[in-house]
Amino acid sequence: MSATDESAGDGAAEFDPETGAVLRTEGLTKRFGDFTAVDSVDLAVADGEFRSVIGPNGAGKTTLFNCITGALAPTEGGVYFRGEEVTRMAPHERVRRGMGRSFQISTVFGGLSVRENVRLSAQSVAEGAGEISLPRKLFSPTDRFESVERRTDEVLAEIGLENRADEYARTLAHGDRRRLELGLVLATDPDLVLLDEPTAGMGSEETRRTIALVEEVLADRTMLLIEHDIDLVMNVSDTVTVLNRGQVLATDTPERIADDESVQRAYLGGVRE
Ligand SMILES: Nc1ncnc2c1ncn2[C@@H]1O[C@H](COP(=O)(O)OP(=O)(O)OP(=O)(O)O)[C@@H](O)[C@H]1O
Repeated sequence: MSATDESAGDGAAEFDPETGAVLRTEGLTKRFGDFTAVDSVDLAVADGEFRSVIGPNGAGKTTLFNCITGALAPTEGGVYFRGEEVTRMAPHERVRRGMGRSFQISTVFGGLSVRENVRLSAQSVAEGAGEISLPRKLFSPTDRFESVERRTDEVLAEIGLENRADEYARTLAHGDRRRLELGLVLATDPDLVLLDEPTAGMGSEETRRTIALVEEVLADRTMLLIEHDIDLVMNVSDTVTVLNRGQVLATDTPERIADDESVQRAYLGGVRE
């Protein structure tokens, strides 16, 4: 968790004053017509916690994720980030407040260098980005430039791509491209990292390496990881929440979740598609 909060006038509490959670959902519900995909979900993710949300196909994981990031508007209920309600806030506003979500591969610009990609992401949340209001003008372009450059260098070191910084992103090997994608999340200096099935479509060896990378690069962050494969999240999570048919079936340590009979039943019987 970064202690260097450079955003001026940010009076938001670090945590939810009621629960101490960084991220909280309350009665979060999403209906598509008559069908309830996410059904009264209450989550509370603590500072520094690595939380995984798992569940069988169609359990509502991606819909929940999209309601948290703002890609979808929930039908009912609320999303609270550091104590502030963000339920109706635009996705980019959530990112600026410190909710860093994973980017799709397509957001890596192959024709730009690795450094330029990271810099663009850092710039997107830098002081004054996207705003032309009077107080913001007090921040000189030079200050802003230097803080973006500093953040870019830090991130390149964190993801271990300093030596590739000047190469075109399109020339990166697949594993390094994954590093760069995580770097784009880190460049926004998030208080919370949201990842939706980062290993989707990968073979088993690549999946294992990607999870190891997430653990290496993001272990000290507050994380919410959506994942279908229960085995993958066992070693990296502090807490696992199981979704089934839109509802929270259980929230517990990975070991207890693995032993939970209702979870095993849900995985055997929960496939609807
Ligand atoms: N836009 C939509 N309109 C109608 N139904 C939808 C829509 N999006 C999702 N659903 C339905 O909501 C349910 C939950 O879908 P969701 O993608 O959130 O599940 P999931 O747990 O992420 O599944 P998977 O592991 O297969 O990705 C599914 O039955 C799906 O068909």
